[in-house]
Amino acid sequence: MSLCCTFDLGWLNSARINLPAVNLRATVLQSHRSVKKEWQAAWLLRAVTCIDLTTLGGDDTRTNVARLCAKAVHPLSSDLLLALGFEENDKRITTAAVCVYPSRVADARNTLARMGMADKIPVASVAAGFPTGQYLLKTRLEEIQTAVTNGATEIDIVIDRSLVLSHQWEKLYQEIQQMKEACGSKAHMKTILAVGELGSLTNVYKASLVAMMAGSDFIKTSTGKEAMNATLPAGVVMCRAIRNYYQQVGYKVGFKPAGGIRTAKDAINWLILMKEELGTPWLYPDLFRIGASGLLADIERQLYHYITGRYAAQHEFSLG
Ligand SMILES: O=C[C@H](O)COP(=O)(O)O
Repeated sequence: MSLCCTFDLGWLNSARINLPAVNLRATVLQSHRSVKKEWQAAWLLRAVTCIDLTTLGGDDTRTNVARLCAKAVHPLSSDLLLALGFEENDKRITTAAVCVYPSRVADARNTLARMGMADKIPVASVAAGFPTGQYLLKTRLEEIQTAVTNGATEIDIVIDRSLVLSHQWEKLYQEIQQMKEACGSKAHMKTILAVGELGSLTNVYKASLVAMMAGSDFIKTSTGKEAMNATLPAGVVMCRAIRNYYQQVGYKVGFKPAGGIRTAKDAINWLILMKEELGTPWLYPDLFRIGASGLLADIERQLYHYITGRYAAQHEFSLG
């Protein structure tokens, strides 16, 4: 599964971030590239299959988690699928996973099992004191273990940002390593850096490296709860760290932007970032996810426009 390596402070300290170059790269990605017509439809379908369809509300219930799961199994309407040349119930077009709080894992797992999709769509659970990480390590580790016991096969942990801000890199490494152990051998671990709270892009780069050294299967930008969530400059920096790690260690770590991703154009920007910075292997769900609670509706609208030539109103699509 994942490959951890020993903590290497020298590697971290050699990190240099050229801020104007990173910002320019992010601007160029957003402004000079676009895909149209059937290419756009194909990219949007790819985006759908990479979504971790998420609900992380204080008012989550068994019922809305069940609705989320139904949407993950059938992310696009039958009409759209048929018009796009798929069969009405094509099982290839599902989201990559559903993502919920630990207390809702069993609900998600049971719903997917009832739909015969438990083996196809994994349940991801946020854990380790999501969203702040400001809990005792003991309780953070127990929470991970409980989520795994309840059926989560993907665990989205948060890091303790104070360790980054005070440059306690080795302690951060040790904590993430223990969280990886708590996930056990079967659950993948995605490490949420909460980039908007790390103070600088240099810290984002270093935290990315530490998370990978400690055995993370994915690194993820944000919880969706910070004042600033997924941004392309942070994405550029994290992708460069993934590339650097792959060049040094020979292991591919996945990437998950999350938080505030709402539009089809956003989704395409992130896919283009993957293709240009990391290459084709990072265009598939085993190495790329988009964490989003409200992206599908706009993707459906764009696909509807591609098929019919007109835009539907937002309310014409169900939970997105
Ligand atoms: O992990 C996923 C994020 O919490 C989703 O954030 P969002 O609700 O802004 O899409």
